[in-house]
Amino acid sequence: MSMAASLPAILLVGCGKMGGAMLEGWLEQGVSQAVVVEPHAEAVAPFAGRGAVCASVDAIPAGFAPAVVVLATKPQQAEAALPGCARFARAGALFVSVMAGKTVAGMTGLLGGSALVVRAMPNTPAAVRQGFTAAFAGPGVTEAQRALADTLLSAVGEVAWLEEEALIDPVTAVSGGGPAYVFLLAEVLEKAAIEQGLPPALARRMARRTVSGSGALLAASPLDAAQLRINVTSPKGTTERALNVLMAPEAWPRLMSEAIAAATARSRELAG
Ligand SMILES: NC(=O)C1=CN([C@@H]2O[C@H](COP(=O)(O)OP(=O)(O)OC[C@H]3O[C@@H](n4cnc5c(N)ncnc54)[C@H](O)[C@@H]3O)[C@@H](O)[C@H]2O)C=CC1
Ligand SMILES: O=C(O)[C@@H]1CCC=N1
Repeated sequence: MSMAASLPAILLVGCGKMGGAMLEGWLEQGVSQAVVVEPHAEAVAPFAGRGAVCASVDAIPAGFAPAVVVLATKPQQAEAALPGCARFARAGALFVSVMAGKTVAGMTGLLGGSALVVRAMPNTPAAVRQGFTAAFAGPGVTEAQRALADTLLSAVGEVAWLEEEALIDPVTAVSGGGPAYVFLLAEVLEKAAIEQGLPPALARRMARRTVSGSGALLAASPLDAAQLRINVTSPKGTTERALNVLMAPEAWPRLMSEAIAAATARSRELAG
């Protein structure tokens, strides 16, 4: 039997880049009941005919009783989106928020004061069930509800549980935004390849496959990333010359530290 049977009935509020990525993963798992609230028709176009879509919370069929409500609007849209979901809190649904910067206390307040909330930070590789999510269970969330959230989040990738809510800020910076840094690597590698005379179409293919193939090797190998890097780097060879540039103290090591610190600070700012 597939894991599909164990996925609970889901209400997804906000089906943009992140909500849509998770929904893609859940649909692939054969989730039996998923209702989506999404005001922008364009955002849900890829899901036409694959699940029930409502333009607002008020349009949700009266009989639908979700076990889990996933909150995936922009943090700035939460004040408009959450109060309409309070009735699901009263009916005992568990809330799983993926919004950056929205604290459990803030969300419980917007949901009428007694909602049980798991705060999670996923990433977009969830769309191909290769995501990474770190999650924090707010006060009152039972072991069974935590297991329910774990089932849902595990359906789209790996899950880690945090014992401290504040850790979600650096998690947001590292794994939440991390795919963007990796895609940037593919972009700049492609550009550099073109600069060295490679035809654009070939440069694009090489850059994409080099990044995705390296990711696959990293996923499959028991070796540390550092050892996999050393395995490419012949003494006095070509890679060594490139790494002398990239690994200079003021280059990638410092830039990445600065970038992650900046994103962590922004996550704290969003929490207000
Ligand atoms: N994009 C990413 O890689 C990640 C995003 N997140 C979080 O996920 C959340 C969504 O981000 P994105 O998907 O990137 O943004 P997005 O803008 O693509 O998606 C938000 C969606 O919510 C919809 N929406 C707005 N008001 C609504 C309402 N009242 N009811 C229902 N839906 C409503 C919008 O139409 C939009 O489609 C954010 O809070 C972000 O912090 C978390 C991890 C990674
Ligand atoms: O950029 C953001 O704010 C969200 C959170 C992590 C990824 N995207």
